[in-house]
Amino acid sequence: MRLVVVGAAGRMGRMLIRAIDQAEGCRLVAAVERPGAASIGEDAGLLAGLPPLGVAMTDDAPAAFAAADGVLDFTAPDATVAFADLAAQARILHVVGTTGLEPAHLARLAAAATHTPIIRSGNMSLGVNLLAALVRKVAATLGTDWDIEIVEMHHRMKVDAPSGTAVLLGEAAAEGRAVDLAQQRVAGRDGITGARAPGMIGFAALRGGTVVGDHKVIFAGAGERLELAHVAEDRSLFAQGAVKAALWGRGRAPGLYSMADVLGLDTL
Ligand SMILES: NC(=O)C1=CN([C@@H]2O[C@H](COP(=O)(O)OP(=O)(O)OC[C@H]3O[C@@H](n4cnc5c(N)ncnc54)[C@H](OP(=O)(O)O)[C@@H]3O)[C@@H](O)[C@H]2O)C=CC1
Ligand SMILES: O=C(O)C1=N[C@H](C(=O)O)C[C@H](O)C1
Repeated sequence: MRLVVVGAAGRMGRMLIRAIDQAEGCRLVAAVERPGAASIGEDAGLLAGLPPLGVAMTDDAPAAFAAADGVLDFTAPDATVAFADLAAQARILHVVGTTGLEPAHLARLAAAATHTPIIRSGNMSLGVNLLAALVRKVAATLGTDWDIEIVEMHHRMKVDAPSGTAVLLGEAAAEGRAVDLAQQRVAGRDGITGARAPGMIGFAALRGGTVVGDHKVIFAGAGERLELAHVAEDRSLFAQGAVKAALWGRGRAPGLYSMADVLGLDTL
């Protein structure tokens, strides 16, 4: 499978180049960065800490997409919707790991997915997607007298909050309770907030150092607490998940897919 990495000089971009290099059944055919980026023209393998791959970093995304079967995209929301339009025009698979997407971005992705398959997840790891399935079950089992709070911590360079994973876990909790997360979420408490309203799903985001990604879902009841947690120790696992998603998505019908689809967890 011929794969393009966009945002190839980023933290995840470099991991994706390495994951493609190690995986069977796929190869890197292009590595894209924004026009004017310092990395343009450099060898993508060298940039990722590998021997040269003979793939020069480019800013020509349309040409790259025209000669590929899929694109791996861990960039930024506005870039991702622009890449979604290009992937739809080229009819190639789009794997989206970008987080911080607003409803307008999600609507653009849904439109692009009528032309080509898109696999999107706020977290590409097996552990987090299994955790989401567990959270859905626990939330469905416990009543709203159990408060749900989601705590996450990431490295100091992360630009969005709450994390895409925290939102994914919140959505799983809301699904379990058969409620709409948008109506129930509360984030960033500060000052005289008043008492906690029943049924809300709370988010707290911590930032510091080099933390790859810690998530905890707390179910707090009267006199007891249930805590489910995931710790990501190395971001290579997200890249490996994205490559797995690409191989799974090859030849699929147009539509929006999740990592739960890829991992076969949607029946849990
Ligand atoms: N779903 C998952 O499993 C995971 C998701 N993520 C998410 O992936 C995203 C990227 O994270 P990370 O790699 O740490 O961030 P980085 O900032 O290190 O990398 C993003 C890269 O994308 C580039 N980029 C941005 N806009 C464009 C554009 N229009 N054209 C080409 N390249 C562009 C950036 O370039 P420049 O620096 O010039 O802006 C940068 O090189 C985030 O949203 C993060 O939350 C991260 C890990 C796992
Ligand atoms: O920006 C990151 O680093 C990460 N982003 C994703 C998120 O927002 O949840 C996934 C992972 O936690 C790392």
